[in-house]
Amino acid sequence: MTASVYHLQLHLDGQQFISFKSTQTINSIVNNPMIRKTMLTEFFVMNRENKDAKKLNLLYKEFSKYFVWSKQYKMWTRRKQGAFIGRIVTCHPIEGERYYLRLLLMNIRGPKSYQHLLTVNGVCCTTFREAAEKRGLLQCDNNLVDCMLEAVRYQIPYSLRRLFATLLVYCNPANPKELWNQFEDSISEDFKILPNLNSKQIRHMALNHINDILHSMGRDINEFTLTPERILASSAAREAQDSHFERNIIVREEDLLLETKLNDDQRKAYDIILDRIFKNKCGAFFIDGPEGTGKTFLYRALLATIRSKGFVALATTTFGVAASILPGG
Ligand SMILES: Nc1ncnc2c1ncn2[C@@H]1O[C@H](COP(=O)(O)OP(=O)(O)OP(=O)(O)O)[C@@H](O)[C@H]1O
Repeated sequence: MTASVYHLQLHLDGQQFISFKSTQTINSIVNNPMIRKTMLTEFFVMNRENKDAKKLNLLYKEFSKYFVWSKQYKMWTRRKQGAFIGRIVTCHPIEGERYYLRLLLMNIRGPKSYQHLLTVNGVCCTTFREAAEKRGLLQCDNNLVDCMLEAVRYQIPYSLRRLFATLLVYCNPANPKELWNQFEDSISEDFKILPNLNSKQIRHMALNHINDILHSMGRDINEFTLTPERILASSAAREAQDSHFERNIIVREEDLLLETKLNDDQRKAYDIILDRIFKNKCGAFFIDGPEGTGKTFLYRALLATIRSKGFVALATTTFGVAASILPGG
């Protein structure tokens, strides 16, 4: 006999997904009390009001072993039969607060509300991260180990490498080397089946791929000293770092407003150039005019518009001083 899996909803307060019919009015949707009820909010309610739930004092993931969720009535009732395994839907560390909420739910028994999860020794923390920290859940890398262990169960090595890189960058592991040693095998699994590779080469391939990912986040694997040997950045990694730099140029508010101030000639050039870019057509343009007539002004407006739409715009000139007056030049 196999047990069914319950996917337990995970959401911050008031941020649950809701479904409604397109014919419904916004008022009828917002005023429907049922949309406020989810597996999680009702788990809290049960821990406050239900005698059995209070006595059992369960973790969220254990709850579906003893209680059944009714989708129709949006409520938990006592289970009479069947074996169910509860799994809180996964959440990437990059999601921040939702990730720390999950961490608290994985560790705190019988929580009665979001507020309850935020409260440590009688003091209400402002974030779930702070609460997790105060409860000692972030002191060592246990939560990161748990996160990787869970991912190993169903993610392919390629995704594990992405996750590992994300943990390095966003979760500040206390001991990255230890984390690497523990998961190197699973992380390198797909390279192991390639012919004629020894263990050193397999490790190198995995580390190289992680380095490519880290470079796309503006970091380098050598910062984390996972292994004694230095990993040289591949051309893909260097490219990723360049594009990370380009994508992270901050577009100033005032540059975004330049577009609204263009004169007729500037506007004409602006429209023609952007039309080519956004229609993905190639083109080369030569803009000329006496000094002080607004060429740089036009370039700045173009760079701001292109970058604000998530495109990469490289500002280069034949000599350095000219480049330095362009944002990101
Ligand atoms: N449409 C505009 N509205 C308001 N100010 C403008 C406009 N176009 C240009 N300017 C202003 O005119 C001045 C000269 O413009 P800009 O530096 O862009 O000229 P340029 O053609 O690049 O000059 P140069 O050839 O000497 O580098 C700048 O102070 C700029 O802010």
